[in-house]
Amino acid sequence: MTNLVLFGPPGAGKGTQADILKEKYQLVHISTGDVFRYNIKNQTELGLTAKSFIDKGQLVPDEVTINMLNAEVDKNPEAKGFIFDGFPRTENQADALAEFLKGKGTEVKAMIALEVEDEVLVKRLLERGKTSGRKDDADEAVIRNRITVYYDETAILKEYYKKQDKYYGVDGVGSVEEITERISNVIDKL
Ligand SMILES: Nc1ncnc2c1ncn2[C@@H]1O[C@H](COP(=O)(O)OP(=O)(O)O)[C@@H](O)[C@H]1O
Repeated sequence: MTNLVLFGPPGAGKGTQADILKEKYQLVHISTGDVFRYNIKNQTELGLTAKSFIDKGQLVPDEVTINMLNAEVDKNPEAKGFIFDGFPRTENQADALAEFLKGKGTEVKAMIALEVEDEVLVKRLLERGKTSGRKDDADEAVIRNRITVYYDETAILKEYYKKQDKYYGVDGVGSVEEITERISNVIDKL
């Protein structure tokens, strides 16, 4: 199985690239942010819990997120592999993912990290907020909080996967096509 973690700060372009890559490599794309938003829209219990954190730019608690991710993977027993987008975001989540995949006789093959500087991220997210309807994109303070949370809790995962020789950094500034090509160069050599 080819299981990829698509990584990067909020606004790095993970969702855009994952949409292209899932077709190109026939992988199942799981975006934890999208699953949360779907649940918020449908007012499920999970959605109600998640909303209170997401609106403030905080992470949803690990236990909730991990259970949800596992359930999404289990919905796709025929998958040739997964693109995890927005997961893992904490070391706890990374450990849980490793454990869960191990139980299925597979593992994370690579973490591909999109690198984009903070001020570009803020601009992109504010721009996206004008049309996405995402409350967490509309407010600069919430955006900056998400970026802070990324550095405090999520960025350490680079080291986590580097130690396992699974880390690949990719320049996330350029046209969508250019970035797809950079990522594809990594995937094609795995
Ligand atoms: N793995 C996760 N763990 C905890 N919270 C998460 C996770 N994935 C998404 N969320 C919550 O959903 C929000 C939106 O996720 P996402 O669309 O991936 O954000 P972004 O565009 O900021 O990368 C996050 O700010 C966070 O509150």
